[in-house]
Amino acid sequence: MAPSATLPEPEPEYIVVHGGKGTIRRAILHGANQKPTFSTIPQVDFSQMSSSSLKERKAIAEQVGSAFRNSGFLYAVNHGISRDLQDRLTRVIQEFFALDEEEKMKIHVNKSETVKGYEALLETKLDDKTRGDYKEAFAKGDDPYDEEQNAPPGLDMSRYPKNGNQWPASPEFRKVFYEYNAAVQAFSKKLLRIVALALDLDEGFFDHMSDFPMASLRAVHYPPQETSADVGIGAHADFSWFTLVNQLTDTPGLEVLNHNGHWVAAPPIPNTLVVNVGDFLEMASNGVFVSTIHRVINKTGKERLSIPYFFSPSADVMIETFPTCITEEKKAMVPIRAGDWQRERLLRARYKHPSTIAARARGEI
Ligand SMILES: O=C(O)CCC(=O)C(=O)O
Ligand SMILES: [Fe+2]
Repeated sequence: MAPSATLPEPEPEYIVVHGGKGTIRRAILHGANQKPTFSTIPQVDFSQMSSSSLKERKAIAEQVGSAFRNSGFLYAVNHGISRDLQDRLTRVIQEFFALDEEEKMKIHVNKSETVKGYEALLETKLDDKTRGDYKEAFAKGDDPYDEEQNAPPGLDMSRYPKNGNQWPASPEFRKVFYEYNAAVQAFSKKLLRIVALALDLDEGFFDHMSDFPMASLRAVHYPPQETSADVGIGAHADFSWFTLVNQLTDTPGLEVLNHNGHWVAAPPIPNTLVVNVGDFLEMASNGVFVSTIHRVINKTGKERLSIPYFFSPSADVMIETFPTCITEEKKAMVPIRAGDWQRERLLRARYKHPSTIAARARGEI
């Protein structure tokens, strides 16, 4: 026997992800072992998403359904958000991250019960093997105490903490952030109608579920990595119906995990939004739509800026399996209250936040 035959087999390689769905081990497959899976992210044109023709809306739904079943990701082309607004947004975000750390820390997320405001470099850690996520961020939530929010009349304000959103001093920043928030929210509500068609549901199925959505808009700055072991944001899946990521600079870094355990690049394409399925859609569709694992690694030596918008149901909505996704083999899930599930996930990802420590002491998480 040749000596090499007695050498131990190389260990199989796995990608291990600690997401909210528990620990996922994905084997990295090569050669003939590979399964059919995606290697690119498709582009879908949304210019006719509000067309008066059901046929045209259904044609878009078909492409969305195919992308959401296959990779859970797509690029939205012709989303209708103006170039001018995106440019102004990029400028105010660049100005914000250029402020002194001391100034940014005045609105640190630890001062907000809902974890909104500024989060510094390495504060979150989505991948245990890393020293933390090499990014800084500013997040706003849907907060009825902000007058720009236009909270629906009759909303029970007492259920929302008063120390939610926090804003930097620049009035321009807040104005532009809200203007963009309104634009992505409007697109998201229309996209939900397309998603309903893609799942063979009534087109208005989701309408009442997003009266006051638990959405969060988060500007993120990924400086060039310091070491090859760093990640911008560790591998994870999103807790949302879906997420719209606007890659504001031409710096690549977003990667999506396919079924063979290979990372597929989702580089910036000017004037598009990356749309990805989140856990609420995956759960309620019984896995028909996939909430795919992704990460950001900035190996370019350049600054990277992006702004994900996480669009979720209203807090009181009960998440149940969509009627069109229940089969003999795949039964209906036990319903969960969207707000409880989302809050638990948010806090678990921030082990040092005072709200996490308090929730743990109460035995809630
Ligand atoms: O920055 C990006 O491109 C994506 C960020 C992301 O996946 C997240 O914040 O959940
Ligand atoms: Fe994400």
